[in-house]
Amino acid sequence: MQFGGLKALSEFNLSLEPGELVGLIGPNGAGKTTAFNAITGVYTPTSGDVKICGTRVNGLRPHQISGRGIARTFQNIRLFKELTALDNVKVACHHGRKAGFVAAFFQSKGFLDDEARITKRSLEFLEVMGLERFRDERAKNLPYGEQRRLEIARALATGPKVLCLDEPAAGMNGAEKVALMELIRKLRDEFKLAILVIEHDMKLVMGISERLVVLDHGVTIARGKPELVRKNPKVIEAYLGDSYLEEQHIAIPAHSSESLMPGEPPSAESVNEVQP
Ligand SMILES: Nc1ncnc2c1ncn2[C@@H]1O[C@H](COP(=O)(O)OP(=O)(O)OP(=O)(O)O)[C@@H](O)[C@H]1O
Repeated sequence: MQFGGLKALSEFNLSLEPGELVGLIGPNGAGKTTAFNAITGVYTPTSGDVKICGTRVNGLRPHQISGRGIARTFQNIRLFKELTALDNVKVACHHGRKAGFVAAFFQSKGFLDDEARITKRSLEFLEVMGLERFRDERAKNLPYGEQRRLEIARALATGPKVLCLDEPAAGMNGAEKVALMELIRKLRDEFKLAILVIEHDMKLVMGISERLVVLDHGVTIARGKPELVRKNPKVIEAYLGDSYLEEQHIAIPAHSSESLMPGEPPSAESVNEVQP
């Protein structure tokens, strides 16, 4: 993904399997959100492919990509602020529905049945996210952490195969973060989702991800199991810092080839976990 002279993302090659939870990490400006934007159609990648279940989706509009099964949340919450929590989710359930204006205007039986089904389904999503008590509250009045959860409920309501979460725990306190991460893992199991999560809290992201992909200056510098990635000298230098290792009581490795991708772009075959 190139912006004029800036290559915001290059040599980025990632595939997600169903039911897999992968963390995307890296310093500020590394290209993480750009990756999400390129995957979800906010940006059209200037080269490369985005595929879902083998079908290329680059160039499609965000709602079309969402209709093919990739949902997301945003770093800066983007709810319909004036709508209730329930209506925020209902909008997503309506996504792709072909109810005619006439049926809606005359409140036909078919329309009302459909509406009742969507309301029930939306309430289930609110319940999954622990938000049922806020159903009639306007989104803007929800506490911050609950707004983040509502964004996830809305994304789930589109029926995704892949869920991209951009810093879902940002602004939450420690206990809220832990609870959210547990919930994300539960969602993955319950809805059989592939989840890609951007998160700066290393303890959390390492705790829930099966794999990590580390970006720096738009390039993948490491990938693999969290316990290997966190000892990777490139990752320590670019992102974690020695203080992280000291905090975590991890010996600073002199030479570590584990989990490493030595800087060059991975081949399509090597996108899966690199074993030590
Ligand atoms: N629309 C745009 N036009 C020009 N440059 C952009 C655009 N979007 C992102 N960039 C640049 O691309 C680079 C990567 O930005 P990006 O927001 O993806 O980083 P990030 O890893 O998500 O950072 P953070 O952790 O701070 O959110 C930055 O240099 C940023 O300024």
